[in-house]
Amino acid sequence: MASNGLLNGLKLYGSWASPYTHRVQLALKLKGLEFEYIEEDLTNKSSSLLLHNPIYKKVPVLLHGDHSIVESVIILQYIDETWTDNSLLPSDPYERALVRFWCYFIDDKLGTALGTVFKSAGEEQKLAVGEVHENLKLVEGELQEGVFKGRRFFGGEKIGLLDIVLGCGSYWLSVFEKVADVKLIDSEMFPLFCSWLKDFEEQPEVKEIIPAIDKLLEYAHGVRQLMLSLSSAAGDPTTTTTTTTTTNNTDDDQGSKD
Ligand SMILES: N[C@@H](CCC(=O)N[C@@H](CS)C(=O)NCC(=O)O)C(=O)O
Repeated sequence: MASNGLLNGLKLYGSWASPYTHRVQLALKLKGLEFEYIEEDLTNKSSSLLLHNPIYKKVPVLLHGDHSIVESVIILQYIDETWTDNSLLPSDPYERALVRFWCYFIDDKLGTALGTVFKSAGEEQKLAVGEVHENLKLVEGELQEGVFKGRRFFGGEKIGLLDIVLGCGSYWLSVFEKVADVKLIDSEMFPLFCSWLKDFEEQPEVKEIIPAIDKLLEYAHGVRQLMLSLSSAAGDPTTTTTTTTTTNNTDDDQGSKD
């Protein structure tokens, strides 16, 4: 996307590996909106980020003229309501409600369980893997039986808001599988979800936004090692016992990649 914020007065504060940032980048791209992108160092947040998102202090933040808008799903809705061409939300109020419900579910349930898989080991991780499966089963059920049944995307023939929210994050499933040495997705378990994800990832606008998997793997590997060593230093017995195993597994993965 062009780095010229003049046209729409749009600036986006983001982080290159952040799926929440990718959501906003994708929505802006699908709407054909130009914006200025500002990469944040999340280990040393800028005073501008803290000024514009003083409560959560997170990316993404969208600036539109004098307004700062925070929280990715709220930003997506703001974009859709402000630039109404290529609508991301369905026109039917009930379908809009369903889209909003599943967006909430993705962050509240699926994202939370996935986060636990990433930062834990042993029994806690096993339980979190089970939760990810349960949540993916619900998404699969929705594709099989729900109002979205038979559609190419949740948005119909084109990517909609729910596709953006679920899709910008689902590529982490395969990254976490490698880094945390777990099995999260399987085309036999979740055939409709897997074919939806493949189609989503093949869209040219999506390809331009998702970083290279190798880069994500390297980044996620480093973050996981740091998280495990911090919890082991804090004396978490579950993580301490299993850190060695996990480290060995991921070292093996690294070895096989070389
Ligand atoms: N619910 C937020 C989540 C945003 C979020 O977690 N952003 C992360 C990057 S992926 C962040 O800024 N982390 C910095 C921190 O937690 O200090 C949204 O949807 O925008």
